[in-house]
Amino acid sequence: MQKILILNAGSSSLKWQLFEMPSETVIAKGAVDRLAMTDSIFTIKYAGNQKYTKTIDHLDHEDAAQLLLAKLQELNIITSLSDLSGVGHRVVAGGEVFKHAVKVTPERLKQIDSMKAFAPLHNPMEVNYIKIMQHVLPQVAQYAVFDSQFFTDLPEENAIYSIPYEDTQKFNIRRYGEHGISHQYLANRAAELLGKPLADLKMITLHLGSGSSVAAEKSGKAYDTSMGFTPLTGLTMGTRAGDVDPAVVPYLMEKLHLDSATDVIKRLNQQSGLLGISGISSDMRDLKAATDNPRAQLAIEIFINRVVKYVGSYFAELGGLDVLVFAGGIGEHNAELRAEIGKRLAALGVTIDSKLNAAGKEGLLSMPEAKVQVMLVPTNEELAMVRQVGASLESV
Ligand SMILES: Nc1ncnc2c1ncn2[C@@H]1O[C@H](COP(=O)(O)OP(=O)(O)O)[C@@H](O)[C@H]1O
Ligand SMILES: CC(=O)OP(=O)(O)O
Ligand SMILES: [Mg+2]
Repeated sequence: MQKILILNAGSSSLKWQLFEMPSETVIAKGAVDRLAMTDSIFTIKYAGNQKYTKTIDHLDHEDAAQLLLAKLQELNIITSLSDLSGVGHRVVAGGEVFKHAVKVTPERLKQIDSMKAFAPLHNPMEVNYIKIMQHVLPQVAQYAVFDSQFFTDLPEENAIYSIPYEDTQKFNIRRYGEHGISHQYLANRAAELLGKPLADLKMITLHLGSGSSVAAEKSGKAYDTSMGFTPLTGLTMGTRAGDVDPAVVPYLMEKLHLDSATDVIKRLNQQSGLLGISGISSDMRDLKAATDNPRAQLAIEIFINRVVKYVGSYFAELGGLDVLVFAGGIGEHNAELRAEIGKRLAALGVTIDSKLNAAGKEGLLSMPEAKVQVMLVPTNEELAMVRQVGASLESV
């Protein structure tokens, strides 16, 4: 029996689970929500129904990791850090190099770090988590599980941008896609819940969180996705702009007197999206509560509209749709927003049952006879990751 700690560091949260393997028993799990924002919330659930919660203002990633390790011992979830057999980390960008989970070596850590251009908000933070864990747990193996892996074999017509083909080939520019750990889990879990082979289903999975993306699955594989060369593109996100005409970059550089394109990309990554439009918050809960703020309501409207556009275009690409899945912090918890998206997609045969939607449980949100099966599937990136870590224990 081995105890594996899985860390899923996202742009607004650190989610984690401690598993006993190979049984996949969850010993404890938790999250730090609203990282680096006002009222960060640190939660641990353990020993059945025990819960520890603490609200700390502007908790950052480093302190979150330290607090987690301290509390695991203080609450007697583990007796000592040497109880851990491995730590698995979500790494957003694996580029052309990493196509499956690996044990972290000094060389691989350098490669992950060197890929920060593919995920500037994520890879540096994930490298930091790996370093913190290596420092505190020098004897424990660290594993990297890649969010881009699921999209490695996207069909060429969806992976390649319409830029000079020589540039694509020479510089490895392509749609790498992200949130793959989640989309793959969602597709498999939805098929399992429906009792149908995934290969027979045309599916669209919506991962709507601080980062948001849409993926289309066909013949059991990833077919298209809204994130691209980096996780900046596609849907409107917490702080990310999503799709923007690249001509905005030099124009903003000039208008804002910025020194480099990187400064504009930073603005599009960190000060745009829901935060940039509303001017108040990147957190959908804050926008929902700001009912008398027209810019907050506009941000929600733009968010919804972008989702609808993507689902519509993937519907056309797939030549129909069997299953639409909602997941991610927003997709799982915001019933009103699911209902609104459902309404706007009525022309595609999407209908959401209001009672099932309000109940918000894993499973169908549509009536069984509906043309498109709409489902709610709480994502479980940590479970999908520990399975990959388990598989890589032998292969490295
Ligand atoms: N209980 C909830 N009700 C409504 N929205 C929620 C709830 N929990 C999380 N969210 C929303 O989900 C988003 C965070 O999603 P999450 O998937 O946890 O992000 P990430 O993994 O990218 O850090 C925030 O915009 C937040 O408003
Ligand atoms: C890839 C990505 O955007 O991840 P997150 O939503 O966790 O920030
Ligand atoms: Mg996430």
